[in-house]
Amino acid sequence: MTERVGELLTEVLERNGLSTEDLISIWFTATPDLHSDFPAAAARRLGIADVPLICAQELEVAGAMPRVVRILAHTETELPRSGIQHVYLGAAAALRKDIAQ
Ligand SMILES: C=C(O[C@@H]1C=C(C(=O)O)C=C[C@H]1O)C(=O)O
Repeated sequence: MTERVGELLTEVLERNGLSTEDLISIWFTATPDLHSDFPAAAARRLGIADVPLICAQELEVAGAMPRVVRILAHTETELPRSGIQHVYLGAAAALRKDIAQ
């Protein structure tokens, strides 16, 4: 969990020219089949300590992609909405081909 959450957070920050100082809060969801850790705990271990974090369980919808952690990050940025890079790693890239970079 720590490794994969770190990879996702790093890509989100790097692709959008952000640092951890720009983070306001982060919402994580994990699919119901993930039990090893809280994604927020993984983020804190990566040094994101003074940011409010919350974890929630993704809806259990038949046929949904398993083993996915999602991040919804609220950040400071001067980027227009059209300039924001949305990050979908691995198999999750198939979820939102319309906005995945
Ligand atoms: C199917 C997905 O997952 C679910 C559906 C979403 C949607 O329809 O926008 C967003 C997050 C998840 O609740 C997805 O991320 O594409």
